[in-house]
Amino acid sequence: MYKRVLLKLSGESLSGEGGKGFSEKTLTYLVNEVKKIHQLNIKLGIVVGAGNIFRGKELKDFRIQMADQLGMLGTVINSLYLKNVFESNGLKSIVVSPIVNLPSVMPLKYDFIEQCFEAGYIVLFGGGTSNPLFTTDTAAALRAIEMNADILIKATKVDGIYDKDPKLFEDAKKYDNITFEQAIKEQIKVMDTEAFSICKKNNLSILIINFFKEGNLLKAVEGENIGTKVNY
Ligand SMILES: Nc1ncnc2c1ncn2[C@@H]1O[C@H](COP(=O)(O)OP(=O)(O)O)[C@@H](O)[C@H]1O
Ligand SMILES: O=c1ccn([C@@H]2O[C@H](COP(=O)(O)OP(=O)(O)O)[C@@H](O)[C@H]2O)c(=O)[nH]1
Repeated sequence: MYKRVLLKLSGESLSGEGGKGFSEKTLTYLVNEVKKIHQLNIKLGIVVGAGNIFRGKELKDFRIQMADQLGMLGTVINSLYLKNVFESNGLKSIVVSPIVNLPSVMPLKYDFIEQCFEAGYIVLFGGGTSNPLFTTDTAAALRAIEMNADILIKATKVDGIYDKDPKLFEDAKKYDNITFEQAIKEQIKVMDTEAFSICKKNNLSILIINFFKEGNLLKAVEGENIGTKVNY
């Protein structure tokens, strides 16, 4: 079983697949899935995307650096939203972010987040990497290494990594394992090359799972053979 886990959730895990905003049904599902792993007493960090609010590239009339700042703020909104939902359901959590100065958001300090983990808090890392031109996959890789995670779990809308996009090709074949080198060389779109590269350099395995299949998150944390594992 993994003991220190960084979970990357897409914005769509708050809105429902393909949706915008927040869906009560999806949030209830999310809370139940997170509860199952939180009760195993693992140290849990979460990086959430903002696809349910803004993705920089979707704002066509904006300069990218401006659009991306809206995207990053979206991740802080989602983190605060999740904190509230978690706490109404008895899950203690804290939002940390280097990009905003708000009373409910704490600065990112390693000793402080370690104390939060020890006290059983889920740490929500908001604000992406703090830089435009990146995505929350890359933020997840950075924060995973900063919190000494033993796995980065990307919970998304496909069952893992395939030899081609399974949403476009019915005959796509799933990999159970793939090396960082292959993922980078084949330019696998399910995660950014930057994220693969940071994890490769720091020897941190990535597990891609389908968030929308009940029980998957628990299976992943317990080390069951699901999804696709990326390592050396
Ligand atoms: N080789 C591949 N294997 C798996 N998924 C792929 C592949 N190529 C493209 N994709 C697409 O990547 C998507 C997941 O990436 P992305 O939309 O960035 O996730 P998220 O929003 O969860 O961060 C999937 O919906 C899938 O259609
Ligand atoms: O380090 C980062 C992380 C995110 N973003 C912006 O925030 C948006 C939301 O993140 P992402 O697309 O990764 O969300 P997801 O698809 O996971 O919901 C991105 O499109 C970018 O515009 C950014 O500029 N820098």
